[in-house]
Amino acid sequence: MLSVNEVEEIILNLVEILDVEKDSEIVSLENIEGRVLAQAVKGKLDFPHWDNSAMDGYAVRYADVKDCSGDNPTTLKVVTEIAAGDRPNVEIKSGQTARIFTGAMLPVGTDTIVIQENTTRKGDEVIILSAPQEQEFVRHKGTFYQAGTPILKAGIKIGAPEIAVLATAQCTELSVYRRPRVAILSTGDELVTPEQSLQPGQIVDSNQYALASFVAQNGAIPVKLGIVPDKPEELKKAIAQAIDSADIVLSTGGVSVGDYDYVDRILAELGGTLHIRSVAVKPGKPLTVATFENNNCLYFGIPGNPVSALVSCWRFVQPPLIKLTGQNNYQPRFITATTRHDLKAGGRRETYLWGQLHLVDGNYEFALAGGSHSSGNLINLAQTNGLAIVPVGENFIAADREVVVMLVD
Ligand SMILES: Nc1nc2c(c(=O)[nH]1)N[C@H]1C(S)=C(S)[C@@H](COP(=O)(O)OP(=O)(O)OC[C@H]3O[C@@H](n4cnc5c(N)ncnc54)[C@H](O)[C@@H]3O)O[C@H]1N2
Ligand code: MOO
Repeated sequence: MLSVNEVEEIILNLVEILDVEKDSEIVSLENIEGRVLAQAVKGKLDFPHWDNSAMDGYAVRYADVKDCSGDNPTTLKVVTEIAAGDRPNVEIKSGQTARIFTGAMLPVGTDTIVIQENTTRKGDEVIILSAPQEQEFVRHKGTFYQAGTPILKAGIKIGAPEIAVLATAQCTELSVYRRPRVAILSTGDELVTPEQSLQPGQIVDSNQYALASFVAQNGAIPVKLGIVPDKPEELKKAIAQAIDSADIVLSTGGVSVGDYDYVDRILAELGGTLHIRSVAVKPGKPLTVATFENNNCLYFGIPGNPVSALVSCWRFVQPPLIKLTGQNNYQPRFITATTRHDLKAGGRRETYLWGQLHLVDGNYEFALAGGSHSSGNLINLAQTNGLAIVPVGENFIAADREVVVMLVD
């Protein structure tokens, strides 16, 4: 059986880097949240756009105030007042100053700001009580970036700080990668939707909903194809349709060795190349990954057990999915934490145990979710933000020892 790392590498190599021309579209600044830039963005103007004050105070000529102190104050005449948004129209001469506010343009003649806390105002005069540094509290034109320089790289996901940068640079139309379409189907005669009344023996299809949420959270478009019964012809039709309509297909169930586990056989009949059939991992051992000669679809046959399904998605689907959104950073993230509880494993498969990471005095601690760690027990998967990993060959990590934890968003 292939190891987790071997499988991860095989899958990532199956995803081609996106083509900027073919795989991009233009969106407005209003609609760019969560999208991935296809092209680097350059600033059109210097930023700041002009020299401005970083503080409320007085704009002065440094030479006028450089020697002043509490014992040797300097008095300047306040000849104008400049608020943010004003365009100053006087030149400040020696012995003069301008009252100025944060963000306002510096008037000609001045080079330094004295904050108002270091002054005393008397009518149209101000007494400077201590010498500032030369050019103190001046934000010079173009110091943050100059016109023409790249301000955001291609391949980054856009969130609040990037939107602030784009808005400031007045970039209102942007080239982003198209969002991959991910078809999701649940296989199994036993499945019913959450709305249907449950008959003895039936199981509620939770995977469809969990996987759709997982896909959307990762910046792709979930296409829910519903429940497909374990009838080879119906399944084949549904899988063929899914492959034709999506960049990635996620089906759950039917990939183990049971009499009704048809997925692998159908994929082969549809001309698929099966790159992976199972992984030495727990949960999530049965995993099928296939590609097709005639289209670019990547197929994941994921185990039906609800915990196995989500853990398989976090570990094996998330990196290629993020890569397919065009992001540069698609590798999973691991940290080392101290486990608060004993961690037990079988030793033959790399074992993922779910729980929560807590930051305590600057160190991460991993708290194992309480209750059964069965791949059918969804309940204690809620609020998981980390998966502790017990490597192959180990079957116990004692409380208070270090453990590698994969971060789950
Ligand atoms: N003899 C063996 N039996 C099993 C093996 C094995 O190696 N030898 N592997 C086990 C492991 S590990 C897993 S994981 C499961 C995976 O099986 P399948 O992917 O074929 O899934 P199903 O048999 O269809 O279902 C398993 C379980 O999950 C429930 N399920 C299925 N789909 C959903 C859904 N959409 N929402 C909620 N729950 C779902 C299903 O009802 C079953 O209870 O196989 C083991 N067996
Ligand atoms: O691999 Mo299965 O997911 O252990 O139950």
